[in-house]
Amino acid sequence: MASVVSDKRGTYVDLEGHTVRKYDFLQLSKIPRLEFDDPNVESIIANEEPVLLVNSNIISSALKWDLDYLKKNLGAGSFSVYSSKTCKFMYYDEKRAKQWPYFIPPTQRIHMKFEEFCSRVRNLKASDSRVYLQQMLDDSVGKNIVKDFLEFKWQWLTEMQRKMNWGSLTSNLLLIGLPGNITPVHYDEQQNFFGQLTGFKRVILFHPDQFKCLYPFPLYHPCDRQSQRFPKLKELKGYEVIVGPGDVLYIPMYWWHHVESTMNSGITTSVNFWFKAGPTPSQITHPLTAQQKVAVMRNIERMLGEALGDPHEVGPLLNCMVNGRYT
Ligand SMILES: CC1(C)c2ccccc2-c2ccc(C[C@@H](CC(=O)O)C(=O)C(=O)O)cc21
Ligand SMILES: [Zn+2]
Repeated sequence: MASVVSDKRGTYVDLEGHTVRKYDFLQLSKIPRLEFDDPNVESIIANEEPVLLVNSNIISSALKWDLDYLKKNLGAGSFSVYSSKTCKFMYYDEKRAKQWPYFIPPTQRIHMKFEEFCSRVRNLKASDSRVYLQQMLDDSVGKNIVKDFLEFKWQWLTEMQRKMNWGSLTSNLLLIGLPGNITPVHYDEQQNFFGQLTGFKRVILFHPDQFKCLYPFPLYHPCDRQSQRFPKLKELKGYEVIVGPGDVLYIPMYWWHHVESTMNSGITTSVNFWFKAGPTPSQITHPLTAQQKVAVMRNIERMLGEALGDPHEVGPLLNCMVNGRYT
């Protein structure tokens, strides 16, 4: 039994030498760890299942992106930094937040220079708010960062994008977090190659068919795509993986993922590659996949909001339509 440590912030266990939060409700399986040029990789990704590409040197040119290097080379612009009073950094849509009464944003987005971010990180006291830098990599960064970026294995990435018939690469997010930071479980509507540069993160993933156990917020809610709570703990079947420097984790579109920076790993730096979905296949075969059912549910919620003219009427109408009739 792995050693269990408890302190005022929670209970932790050791996972492969890393200190992570203890979630005793999960049956967690492992994710395949393969070399990036392993012949099985392509079929796993084609099957939209997660796979960890180790020693992939897809992002090896950025393994030197520690705070000092980034401070020297990232550029003088200001960066989006999220601050949170807790260790959770829940994503929310700022535009929708304005229209959703009683919504209290779970994090504050601050713009700050990289120097300020570094000094906050270095002099962080237990009572301070936690920070999480999340910045889209664009042409505002310094020339050395551009050089490192261009040295990513773009030939492999674009070949995979083509083979999988994915849409365009929409963004690369640079993420710099503190030990213990958590991105709560959510899904994205994009294919994701998640690259780990410095430090270690523990990722828990759930198949899209676990939707019924994860209770995402309503589509029109600012926290659309995030789970409201973990109630059906027993039934949840998940996967777990530790990602470290040089690893690239394929997070398939619609797969739920919870990401935490391990407690003993120091500052974590990651860069992700988000690709749009490919075109809907002309021939839809039945039964639909779990991903397709999530897309159908989203379309119904979206259409109802438009038909009713008010997102707050969607819930009552759906309850009226289903409760007592489809139980
Ligand atoms: C929590 C945070 C900083 C945030 C705040 C406000 C708006 C957006 C986001 C956002 C988006 C992506 C990530 C990266 C990653 C999770 C992780 O590495 O923590 C992940 O989920 C993915 O790559 O899909 C993290 C964040
Ligand atoms: Zn995500």
